[in-house]
Amino acid sequence: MPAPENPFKKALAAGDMLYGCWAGFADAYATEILGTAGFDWLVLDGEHAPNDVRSLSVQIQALQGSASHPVVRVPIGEDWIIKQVLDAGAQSLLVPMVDTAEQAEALVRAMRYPPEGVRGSGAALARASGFGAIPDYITTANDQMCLIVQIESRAALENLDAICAVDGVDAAFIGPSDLANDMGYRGDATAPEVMEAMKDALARIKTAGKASGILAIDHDIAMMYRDWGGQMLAVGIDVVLFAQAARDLAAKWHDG
Ligand SMILES: O=C(O)C(=O)C[C@H](O)[C@@H](O)CO
Repeated sequence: MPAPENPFKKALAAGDMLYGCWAGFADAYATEILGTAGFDWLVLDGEHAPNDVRSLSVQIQALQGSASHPVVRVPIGEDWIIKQVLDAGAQSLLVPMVDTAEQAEALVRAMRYPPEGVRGSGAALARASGFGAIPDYITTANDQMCLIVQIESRAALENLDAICAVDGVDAAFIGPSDLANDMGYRGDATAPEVMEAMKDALARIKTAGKASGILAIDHDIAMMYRDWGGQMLAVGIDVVLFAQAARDLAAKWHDG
């Protein structure tokens, strides 16, 4: 029996439009609720939400059977955290701050067992292999790995074509906030120079034959990103949705 097929990797390669949401409560119960909403994918955010391997693992479990595919964002693109979240059952990783092709190549290797890569072998006690119930996991898992690199600096834009040319990179995801900050427009991802850079990057990613991704919680901006070719489109953040709804409700009664 082989490793489970990665439907998200397949859908990206097919060019499907995929709508997602950030899951930032770092809580399995909240993520399970979000998993009933109908998004195609959810980012379990290990970079900016208070997650660790255990909280990420239980959120992956909570999405078992959900139509929402878990995309785990690791805090940093290093081998040790990648092997832990892959053993926990993640098949699709979003890696922040990827600036060079060399970084992308190292990430491809970190997600794969030898000889293609350097992923450590712990399948016998890993959730990913069904705790050993999938006898062919180690020999088949490499093909189901989905790597989404984040493009969020001037250096990454400069190296974008080389990054997209790396075999094993499935998608390039633009981080508007960090890109704006690095471009000198701190806190303003709608600055014309930033918007132009993101529009150009989305086109270049598509030309390179890779899937593209981006995030916008503003509806009109998200629509524009989609018009620019954004395929893996994050359109919300659960923490923002909850906070705003709570504030609106309080104001509604206070301000009657
Ligand atoms: O730079 C960005 O924008 C992202 O990578 C997304 C943010 O990290 C996400 O937390 C929303 O602000």
